[in-house]
Amino acid sequence: MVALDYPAAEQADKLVRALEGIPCWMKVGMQLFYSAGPAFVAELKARGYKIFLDLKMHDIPNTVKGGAESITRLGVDMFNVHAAGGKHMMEAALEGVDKALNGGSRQRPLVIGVTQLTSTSQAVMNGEIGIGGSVEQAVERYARLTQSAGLDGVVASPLEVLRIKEACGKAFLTVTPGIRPAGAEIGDQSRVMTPAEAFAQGTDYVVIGRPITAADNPRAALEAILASI
Ligand SMILES: O=c1ccn([C@@H]2O[C@H](COP(=O)(O)O)[C@@H](O)[C@H]2O)c(=O)[nH]1
Repeated sequence: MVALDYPAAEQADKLVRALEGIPCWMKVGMQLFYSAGPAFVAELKARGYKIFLDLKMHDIPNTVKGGAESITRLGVDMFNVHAAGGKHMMEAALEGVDKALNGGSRQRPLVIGVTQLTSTSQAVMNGEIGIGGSVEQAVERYARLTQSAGLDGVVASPLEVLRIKEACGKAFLTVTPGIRPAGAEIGDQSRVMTPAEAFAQGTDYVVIGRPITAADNPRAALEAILASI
C-alpha cells in the first residue's frame, strides 16, 4: 500500500501516474482526503486501484457510525477506526457499514482497528501516554478487543505481527506501516522493519510512504521494494 501523503490532488496524481502498472493499493490519509476529498477517491477507483482510506476515526459511537456509513458509500476497500475508542465504538462502525450497504450489491469494505501508532515508542507509551506494560502487550489487548467487536484486523507495527496472529489467528488481518528498507531514514517512526522482514513475520499488507514518495525516482524505489520481497 502506497501512502499518498500529499497536500493536494495534483502531487498525488503525479505519483500515481509515475507508478502506473505496478500492482499496489493506494492509501489516502488525512492530509490528502481533507484537501482532495471524495472526488480524488473516486478518481483512484476509476483507475482501478484498491483504496485504504486511513482516517483513523475516534469519536463517540453515534458519530463513528455516521462516518462509517459515509465512508462505505465512497466505495473504498478498507478503512480504520482507533481501537482505543472501545468495543461499542467499533461495533458502531460496523453498523454504519451495514446501513450504507443496506442489502445492496456494493462490496463491504474491510474495517480495521488501529492499535498503538508505529511512531509510539515504549518510553512514550509508558511515560507520556500513561499506558503500562510493554507495547506488545498493549497491541495484543487492542487486537483482541478489535476482534471481539467483529472487525477484520488491525494496524500495528510488523514487530507485533507474530503476537497478533498467535492471539487472534492467522485470518485476522495485520496492516503494517513502520516499514523502512535497509538504510532508509526512519524519521518519526519508532517501531520499524524492512519490507522483507515484515512479510517474513506474516503480515498481510505493508504500508509505505516516504521511502517511495520522497525518493528521487519513486517508481524505481517501489520496484526495488517489490524485488526485495
Ligand atoms: O500506526 C500507524 C498508522 C498509520 N500510519 C500511516 O502510514 C503511513 C506511513 O508513512 P511513512 O512515510 O512510510 O512513514 C503514513 O501515512 C501514516 O499516517 C503509520 O505510519 N502508523
